[in-house]
Amino acid sequence: MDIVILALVIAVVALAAIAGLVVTGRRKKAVESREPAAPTTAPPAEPQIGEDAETSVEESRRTIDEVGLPDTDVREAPPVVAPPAPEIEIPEPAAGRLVRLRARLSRSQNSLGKGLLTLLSRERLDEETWEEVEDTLLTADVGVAPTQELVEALRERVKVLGTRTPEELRALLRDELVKLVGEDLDRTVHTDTRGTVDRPGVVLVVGVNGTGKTTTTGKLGRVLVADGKSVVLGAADTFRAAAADQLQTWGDRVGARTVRGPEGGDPASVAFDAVKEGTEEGADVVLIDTAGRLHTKTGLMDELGKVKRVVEKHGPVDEVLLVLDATTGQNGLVQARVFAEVVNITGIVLTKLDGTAKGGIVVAVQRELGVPVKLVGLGEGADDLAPFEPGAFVDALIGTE
Ligand SMILES: Nc1nc2c(ncn2[C@@H]2O[C@H](COP(=O)(O)OP(=O)(O)OP(=O)(O)O)[C@@H](O)[C@H]2O)c(=O)[nH]1
Repeated sequence: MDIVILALVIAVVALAAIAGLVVTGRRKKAVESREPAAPTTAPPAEPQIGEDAETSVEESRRTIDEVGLPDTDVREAPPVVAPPAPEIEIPEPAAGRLVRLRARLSRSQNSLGKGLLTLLSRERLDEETWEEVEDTLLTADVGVAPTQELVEALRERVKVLGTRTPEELRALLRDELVKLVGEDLDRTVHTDTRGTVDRPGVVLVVGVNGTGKTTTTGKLGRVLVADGKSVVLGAADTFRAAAADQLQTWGDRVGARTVRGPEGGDPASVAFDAVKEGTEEGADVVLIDTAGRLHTKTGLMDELGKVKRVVEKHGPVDEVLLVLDATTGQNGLVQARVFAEVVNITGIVLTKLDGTAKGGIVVAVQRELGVPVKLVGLGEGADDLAPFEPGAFVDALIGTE
């Protein structure tokens, strides 16, 4: 019996041993089939534990400092340098300029105010003195009718006043001169169309040769930019070769674009394009500079009428500014009359008031046209164009002490 049990145990052990061998063989085969096929050229056998490495681990080691950077062709990209932006000037605001520029005016003008004050301070105000007052006003280009009105008013008030202190006389003269210049006229340069129509405000600048149209257009552009408006300039003076360049230089200084045409081209077409492009780019104001023309040249005056009519295809022109050179005196009135007939002037710019004692032209030209002086030029500097203010103007004439 014992022998039988022993034989059974041996048989079980033998069976278990055979089964174990079969399983191991199968596993080995499965692993071999998953491994990639051996390369045709066998890699050098990895050193096995106990074999000698080719490089001795004992050899001196390099530190990280001694390892140079790989020598490659990839060079460092140069820093990106933005092209210098064109220098855009920030013009000074126009408000109160006449007060700031008063010295320019009084330098040449105070002969009028001082002369009047001296005359009115005389002990006896006889006929001869009043005639001198009249002459002083006429010499300053105030014009005949306004001069007579002013003398009348002064005579009346001086009589009522009786004894006169210099302060009283100054106040009285100031009062009457401001009245004469006109305190209540609308002197706004109308350029604001936003909220009413979907196009820029359009300003046409006209006048005879050399009065300062291009300069005024450039200076006005600066005033508008200073007020935060976007401006497009139209160089419709295609007659004078350098005029478009001159205008563009003004524009470039404040970042305003200039629309130009071919030299000698049709000014009406340039003016039309300027308004068209200004509208397309959503500009606030388009300022159109026109060629200087003698009011006596009918053909040129007709051409100016055409410029305005063509621009009006876009809508009404908001402002037509006549530029008059104050030093030309009474001749300016004749010009004003003819221009007004052709293009319906809405405002006057009196330039070169820094160079003449004939400030009375302000009164005369307003009377002549029934149109207010809106701007005055007081020098060749970029910001020497001032909104006209009657009070500041008269103060400059008569001085403040
Ligand atoms: N002193 C002084 N000079 C001025 C004033 N306004 C303009 N000028 C000068 O007058 C000259 C003529 O000015 P422009 O603007 O070229 O005149 P314009 O009317 O465009 O000339 P044309 O296109 O030939 O008709 C320039 O030398 C200006 O600097 C001013 O208010 N005071």
